[in-house]
Order: sequence, then structure tokens, then C-alpha cells
Amino acid sequence: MDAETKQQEQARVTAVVEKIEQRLHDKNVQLEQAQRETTSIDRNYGDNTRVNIAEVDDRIETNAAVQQQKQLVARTVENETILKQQMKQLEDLQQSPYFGRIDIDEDGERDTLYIGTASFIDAKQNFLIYDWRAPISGIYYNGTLGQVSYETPNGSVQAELLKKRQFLIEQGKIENLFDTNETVGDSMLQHVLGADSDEYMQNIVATIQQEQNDIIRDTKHDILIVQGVAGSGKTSAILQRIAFLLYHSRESLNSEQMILFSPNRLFSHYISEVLPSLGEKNMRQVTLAEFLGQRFSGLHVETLFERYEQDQLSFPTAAQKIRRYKESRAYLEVVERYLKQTQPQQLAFTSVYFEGRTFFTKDEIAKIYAQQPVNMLAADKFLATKNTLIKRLKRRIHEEAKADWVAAEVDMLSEDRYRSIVGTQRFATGDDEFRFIAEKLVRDRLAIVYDALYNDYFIDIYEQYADFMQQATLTDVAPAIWQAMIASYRQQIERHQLRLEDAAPLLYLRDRLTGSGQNHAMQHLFIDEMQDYTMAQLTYIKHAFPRAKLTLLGDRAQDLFTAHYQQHDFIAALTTIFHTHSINLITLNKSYRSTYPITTFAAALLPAGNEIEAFTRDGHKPVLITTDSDALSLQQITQQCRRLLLQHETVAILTKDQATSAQLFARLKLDVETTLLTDADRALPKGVLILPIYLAKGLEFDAIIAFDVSAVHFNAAGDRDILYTIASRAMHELVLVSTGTPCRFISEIPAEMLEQDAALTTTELP
Ligand SMILES: Nc1ncnc2c1ncn2[C@@H]1O[C@H](COP(=O)(O)OP(=O)(O)OP(=O)(O)O)[C@@H](O)[C@H]1O
Repeated sequence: MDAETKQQEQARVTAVVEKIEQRLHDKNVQLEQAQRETTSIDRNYGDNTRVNIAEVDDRIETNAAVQQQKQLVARTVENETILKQQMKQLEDLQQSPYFGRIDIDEDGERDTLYIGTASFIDAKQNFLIYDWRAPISGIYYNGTLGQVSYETPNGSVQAELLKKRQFLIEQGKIENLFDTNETVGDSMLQHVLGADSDEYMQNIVATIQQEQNDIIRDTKHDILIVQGVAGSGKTSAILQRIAFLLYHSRESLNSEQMILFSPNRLFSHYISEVLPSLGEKNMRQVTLAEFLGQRFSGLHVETLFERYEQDQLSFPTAAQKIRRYKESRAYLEVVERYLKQTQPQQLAFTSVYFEGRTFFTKDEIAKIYAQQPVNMLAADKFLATKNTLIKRLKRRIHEEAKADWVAAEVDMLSEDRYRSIVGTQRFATGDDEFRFIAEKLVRDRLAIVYDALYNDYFIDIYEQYADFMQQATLTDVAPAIWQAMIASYRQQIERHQLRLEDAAPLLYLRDRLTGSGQNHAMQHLFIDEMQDYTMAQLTYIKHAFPRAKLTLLGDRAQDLFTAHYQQHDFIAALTTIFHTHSINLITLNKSYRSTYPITTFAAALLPAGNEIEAFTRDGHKPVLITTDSDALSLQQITQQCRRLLLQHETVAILTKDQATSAQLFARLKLDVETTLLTDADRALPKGVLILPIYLAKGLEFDAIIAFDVSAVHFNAAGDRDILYTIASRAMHELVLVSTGTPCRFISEIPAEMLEQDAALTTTELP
């Protein structure tokens, strides 16, 4: 790029930054004003609350005034929040106003547009910066020079792309700029990917790749499925997609109507800064364990991690068969058939009690249910039963209100209680008032019965599920084993525990039977690490959020939790369960996270690894260290940690399970801060981290030490995926430590892909 062009561009950057600074100054004045307003309302609010509160009528009036003041304060506070957000965005733009420029010709009219993380319009309404999500910015990510089109709400628009320029601007200074015909040039990516990792994930708006852009901007499909190799930017794409969707549906969509299922809490923390960096609020986040925990209050649902640890110890063949069955879509279809055929007498109704006595007997409830039309759906019958019970309760309240104890209680009512019941109501006669108060007293007393009805406690859903399992036998499992499984389920319920494999089917049975459990407000549902979910769970989740569009992302090769018992083709199974919806399936094969030698090594671990395309970034070959004893391995790990920490702030030692992590932590004596991470942790400290691989899902680290990759620990077919997931967490350095012979997945790899002694050399890229 010639010096003159660079100078001209720098002059523009400087001019834009000046305008941004001016705007920041204006906003600051507005903010100070808003803060003064809040303080003055606050003071006023304080004065008002001191108004006479001795008289009841005054108190009501004062309450209204207080409410009004509260609303005023809320509004000014909101105003302040908006101003602060705008200022934060302007501060970001001030540092780096934009990263791209496109010159286009639209119907003979030439235009130059600059693209950044947010729009900036000057006082004369000139767009000095276009938001990366604006329809026209799509050209920057999608188009090569020549004829291009971009989507607008009014349809597709044609244009000619004449120039595409990329910028790297730091603190208002152009560090680099170049013209490119590619989506985003490699040198820009090299710069970004070569940096050290951070506690938080970064946004990638300046360097989004074309195929990632397809994920971000898809608004047409009900279900978007992304199969992407490790490090291909799936999580990044999901987050930019959320920002994109929020921008494009400002009026009809807010962050509360989007939910992301994330693999663990460390991950939730790791991605928590991406959306705020783009000026957006975070969506709701939940892990599968949290989601199930909320739906089974009072019961501990086994977590994926607990089950994974348990499976390492023992997992008999029959148990595998049963689990495969329970996790299939077919099992939920059996639930549906069961509900269609179930006779009223089969329903596990339970009596509703009040103060030790039966209020509604289970026979009475069953009778009401049995009176519903035979062809009615199970859920409708249940709802009709519930409504009848509530009506009967109301009748009983009405009757009970005439009882002597109620009259006595009304007479004894304190002034305060009387006021809180009656409020501002006026009654035509004293009798009316008495009846009103009496019914309220009875209603309060019987609230517990109402709650039981409202929350469907008149059916024992756990017993119902046991009854269902009695019918849902599996032909190739011996009846005695099936019965033993049901017995063990019952024992677990007694102990307030539930196996993970039963969670989705049980919820499905409950919801379909009782017509509850659905959230119709959620508009978008995102599932990261989709391969960790079963078909039954995914079907249930879709059922629970019926109106939500789904974005599912994952990598079938990073199947830590089911590869040891599940053989199906995940993507095929997925497209089958959602076949009635419009599906867009996108495959990402290019991996950005790791250096070229690490990605090619990780790919070589997989049978179909040749699909993986490594981004060409230089680095050391992975190092394989084989020792004869645990003691020597510890020594080697210590040395490697020291070496790696000279260049990086964080080194993660990844193990196959928690027990290995804990043992290592106990035995490793390092002179740097060393942290053993568990499922309860939410943040990633610096130094040496020791954690089982499942907690590192979705995360990345500058340097990884994999321990222990010996044949003893990595032997089963499913272990291949575990090893691949470990290797693909490393951005710059990967060290594999094996006590004894390394596992076959490593020994089968061409020796030249690894450095077998500690003398490190940098590989030449092909
Ligand atoms: N277009 C891009 N520009 C810059 N960095 C990118 C881009 N795409 C991906 N990356 C970087 O590559 C790394 C991996 O991205 P990300 O975590 O989104 O991948 P993933 O597919 O979700 O990985 P995994 O499945 O292995 O967890 C991150 O550091 C991310 O910032």
C-alpha cells in the first residue's frame, strides 16, 4: 500500500475519531444531567415518603405518590444506563473506529463505506461508520470483487464491488491496511490468531469468514445445524449470530427471548464478554444440568460429568443397551403411545391432603378423569380434571366461609390485617363485606391445597413413569434385568435422585400428560456442543420451547460422553428427528484455533481427519514424552510447565477424568500458582490449571499438557474422541506425556508429526 493512500486513510481515521470524541463529550454532559435529575428525584422521593403516614387514606395516597416517584427514578436510571452503554460503544470506536472499507457501484452511483463494530452517524446524517450487521455490510464478508448482491428487508440488491480494504487500527492509529479480494485476508487472521489466549473469548467481527457469515446471517430456517471441526469458530459464530439477530429484530426480539445451552460454567464465563463488546446484552445461559435441575426441584439429576466418571469405572453391556434405548427418539414415541392407550385406572393419582386429612381422595380425582371424553388428548383430560378440582375447591371455600371458626376469626381481625384484605374496596352492605373477608380467610388457609392442584401434585409422576417402564420393555434385554432397572429407579427416587437417561423421557411424559412445561416466549434456542445431547433430550428441549428457532452446533468427533456406547451417525439422527422443520446444515472444515502442526496432528488422530483443513500458522510440533514411571512423568510435567510458562501465562494440564486431575494436583509441586478446577468453578485463573477434559470443552489454552496418554488410559474406541478433544484445545503448544507405551491412536500417527524428544524445532509449513 503506497504511503499517500495510507496517509489519506489515516487522515480520515483521525477526523472520524475527533467526531467520536466530540460525541463522547456531548454524551458525558447528558449523563451528568441525567445523574443530577436522578439525584433530585431521589431527594424528592425521600421527602414524599415522610408525608403523614398515620392515617390510612393518606397512606394509600402516599403509596401512589411513591409509586410514581419510583417510576420516575426507574426511567432516569434507564436513561443513564443507555447513555453509559452508548459511551462505552463510542469509547471502543474511538480506539478502533472500523476494520473494513468497501467501494461499490450501485446503479452507476459510487459509494465508499467503512465498516466497524457499531454505526456512527455525524450531525449531517452522514454514515461515517456502518455497523457490521447492516445489510450492506454483508458484502464485506461475502463478496469478492465484481458483481455482488446483498439482502435488504425489501429484497436482494445488486451492486458491483470495486474495492475491499482491511484495516488494523489500534488507539486511533492505522497499524496495517491492505486491499484484498478475499473474504478476509490471511495476514489479518494470522495477526489475531497468533495472540495469546485471554480469560475471555474475543469477538471476531473484523475477520469473520464467509462460511461463518452464512451461520451468522441465516434467518430463513427453523433449524440451523452446524457440524464444525474443533476450532472452526462455531462458538464464535453463534455469539456473533446472536448479536446479528438482536440488531435485525430490535422491535420484536430481546436478549431474554434467547437461550444458550452451554457445556459448563467455565465456558459461560469464558464467552460472557463477547456480546457486551458488541454493545449487546448477554442472552440467557443454562447448562443441561441447570435446566434439568430447575425442572426437577427437590431431586438431584445425575450430571453428564458424574455419569462420565462413573462409566469409566463400570458400564455393563445391558446397561449400555438400556441407555441407548432410553436416549433415542423411539423411546419418546413409546411414551406417546403409552399416553394414548393408558386407561384412567392406570394413572397414578394421589390424594390431596390438608392438615393431616384427605381433602380430595385419589378415587375422586380418578373418577373425574374417567368422566372426560375418551377421545380427548391425555393433557386435555388432565387439565379438565384439574379445572374441576379447582372449581370444587372454590365451592368448598364458599361453604367453609360460613363456618363458625371463620366468623370468629373475622371478629378478631386486627386493623392492619383488615386493611390489607379490604384495601380500597367498597361494599354495598356489611354482609357483602363480611362474606368477602371470610372467603379470603378461608382461601388463605386453603392456599396449600390450591398450590397442590396448581402444581399438579395430585399425580405421582415418578410412579407413573415406573408404570410406563413396565410397559416399555426392550426385547433384547432380559426381563429380570429390566425389572432390576425399574427397582433401582424406584430406590433412587426414594433417595431423591434420578439418572440422566431418565430425565428427558420423564419430563416428556409429565408434560404430555399434564399439558405443562412449555415456554412459548422463547424465540431462539442455541445449543453448543450438540453432540453431548441425546435425541430424546433434543426432542424434549424442542418440545419445551415450541416456538423457538434452533441453532445447534457441535462436532461429532468431540463426542466425549457417548462415543463409548453410541454408534449412530449423529447428524443423520438429528436431521431425522427434525425432518418436519426447514433445516440448514452447514459444515465447517477449517480450523483456526491451533498452529498448523497441532491441527494436523489432532486431525491425524481421527479416521476421517483428512476433512480437517488447518489454518497455516507456524509453530512447534506437538511433543511426545514417554517415561517409565509416574515419578518421571511428574518430573517431565514440571519441566514442561516451567518451559511453557516462560512464553505463556497459562498452561492447562488436561486429564481424562477428575480422579487423575486430583492425584496429579496432589503430587505436582510447582513453584507457580497451580489450580485444580472442578465443575463448581466459574473462572479461569492464570498459572497452571489442572482439569479433566470435559471441563475444558469449548475452551482453549495457549499451551496444553495431556496426561496420561498411555495405552493403559486410552484404549477403548471412544477414547479417540477424548484425545482429539484434548489435543484441539491447544492454541500454540501441545505436550503429550505418557507413562509407559503411548496409546495406539498416537503410535499409529506418522512419527514425523511429533517431536519425540524435548529438543524443539519449528516446522516448516508445506
Ligand atoms: N473468523 C475468525 N477470526 C478470528 N478468529 C477466529 C475466527 N474464527 C475462529 N476464530 C478463533 O478460533 C478459535 C476457535 O474458535 P471457537 O472456539 O469459536 O471454535 P469452535 O468451533 O467452537 O471450537 P471447539 O468446537 O473446538 O470448541 C477462537 O480463538 C476464535 O477466536
